Amino acid sequence: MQTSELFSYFTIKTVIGELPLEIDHIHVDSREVQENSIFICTKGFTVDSHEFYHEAIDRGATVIVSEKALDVDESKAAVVIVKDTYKALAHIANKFYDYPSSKLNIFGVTGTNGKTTVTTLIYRLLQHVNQKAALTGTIGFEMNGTRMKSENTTCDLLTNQKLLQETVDRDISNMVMEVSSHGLCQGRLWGIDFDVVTFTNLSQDHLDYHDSMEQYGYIKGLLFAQLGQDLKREKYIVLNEDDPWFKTYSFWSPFEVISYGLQTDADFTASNIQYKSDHTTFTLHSPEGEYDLKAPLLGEFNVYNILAAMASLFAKGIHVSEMVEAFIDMEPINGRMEKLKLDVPVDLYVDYAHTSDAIEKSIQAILPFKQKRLIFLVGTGGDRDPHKRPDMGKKASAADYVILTINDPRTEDPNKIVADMEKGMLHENYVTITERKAAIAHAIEISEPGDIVVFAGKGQEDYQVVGTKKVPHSDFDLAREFAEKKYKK
Ligand SMILES: CC(=O)N[C@H]1[C@@H](OP(=O)(O)OP(=O)(O)OC[C@H]2O[C@@H](n3ccc(=O)[nH]c3=O)[C@H](O)[C@@H]2O)O[C@H](CO)[C@@H](O)[C@@H]1O[C@H](C)C(=O)N[C@@H](C)C(=O)N[C@H](CCC(=O)O)C(=O)O
Ligand SMILES: Nc1ncnc2c1ncn2[C@@H]1O[C@H](COP(=O)(O)OP(=O)(O)OP(=O)(O)O)[C@@H](O)[C@H]1O
Repeated sequence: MQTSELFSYFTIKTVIGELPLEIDHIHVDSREVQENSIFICTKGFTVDSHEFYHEAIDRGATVIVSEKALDVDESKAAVVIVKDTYKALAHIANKFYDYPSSKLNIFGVTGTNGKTTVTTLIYRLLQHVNQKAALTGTIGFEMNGTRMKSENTTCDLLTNQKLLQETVDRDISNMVMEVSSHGLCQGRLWGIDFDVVTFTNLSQDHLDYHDSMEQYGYIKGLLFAQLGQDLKREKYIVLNEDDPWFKTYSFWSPFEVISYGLQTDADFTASNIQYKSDHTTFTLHSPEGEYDLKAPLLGEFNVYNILAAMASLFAKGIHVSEMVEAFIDMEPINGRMEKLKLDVPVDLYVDYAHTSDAIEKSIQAILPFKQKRLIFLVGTGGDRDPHKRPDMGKKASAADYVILTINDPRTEDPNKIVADMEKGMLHENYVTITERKAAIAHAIEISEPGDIVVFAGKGQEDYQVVGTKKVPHSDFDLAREFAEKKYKK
């Protein structure tokens, strides 16, 4: 691509030195710069990468995009000064990759809880109807069955554009994206032309980052506003009609709303719900009629997730009957109320609940088939939103016995983290154990045949962040190891 074309959008800019005719790469991280690239300096929360332009040039950057004049040898690199390098990044990246999102069906899913589940369901349902799809989110990036890890739920702007282009290059027509409030707030989705955007729910989380629940809700709503105003396009909004934000979000975009819910007469709803220990059945009511549905997902919250996923695909013309079939052989969602396949006299589940609402929903999912005790192990992360911790303890109190522990201690004092959760406990039947492995061992040790144990907070993750380092850790492996030791002597 002609380098000058990449800058054609900007009316106000200063070019110092001579732009190379062509460039081969774009980078925002000086440590990754390759030969003949543009390096775009941005101000992050931790560093301002205007400090790293020398390193970028040493590695082969031939153009530096900056918000200020830099001391650069013109024979090595040109400098383009713009008012806002992050906006420049959005335009340059979209143009460089030739606006990949306009060539794809893009599904975006946002909300406090349920994003991974709903995006995974959309992805799997698309595959069931033989449509190629890619998926990005907390569990990484998945395409044609290959998975790569990612640092964030919603990747940075440049990575998103690269992933979209790769999706186009591989002749995949659908991209399903988990959209976090941080991603929206930091413009990581700028330039992405969504086709269907879906909202799960909003409850307390991330108040260390957002000033208030109201601000958090408005930030989430940016996704709906991001659908644009071009009414020649077919775009849809899928909303949870039972959530208090339903009306607000409905009004934020001129595109049609497809609703789902259990408490109102939504477009997609369910009745006669039966909750079992490894599946759920219900009668689905949809614009295409009624169907009996059986899915290997547990709890009412997953009925919401199933309705959300089906409504999102219905928006794109996929028939409800085809989707209903797909649930019959579906695998559970990894680490989301996933029952361990283990021949022991206790039922063990690994879940990813790490907000108070998710903890409440996770416990509610177990109650319909609980015969003896529910032992609930729950943790929260260090250096993140301490405001939510007492309410997490409060909601966990609905279990018979609670083990308060830590998901990722990071750099915070472990005793402080569990003490914050302990403040909310409503009964005395609990213990605090800061080391997660010891907490898991304790849960198994005190369990008795017929009990149910839920390990909440880490889901499928295979590490813990201790200090600033990732150390190997798996709730699945530890629960299995301790349970086999105790029950298979
Ligand atoms: C607070 C926050 O959101 N931080 C995000 C932010 O980091 P940052 O601003 O600190 O980045 P920085 O280190 O200052 O770097 C600024 C720029 O300098 C560049 N750099 C840096 C060092 C260097 O030597 N050379 C260089 O060029 C970097 O590549 C970057 O372009 O930009 C990074 C790149 O996009 C993100 O990875 C990072 O997410 C951090 C890891 C994070 O933990 N974020 C959480 C809060 C988050 O975003 N979570 C949501 C999910 C929430 C949920 O629903 O659970 C998510 O979408 O992941
Ligand atoms: N619709 C829902 N309503 C409330 N809680 C839910 C819902 N769906 C899932 N959960 C709970 O939240 C946990 C995380 O689910 P999931 O990973 O799908 O959400 P998420 O929004 O992707 O979370 P994150 O962004 O932190 O990855 C689940 O393990 C479950 O306990």
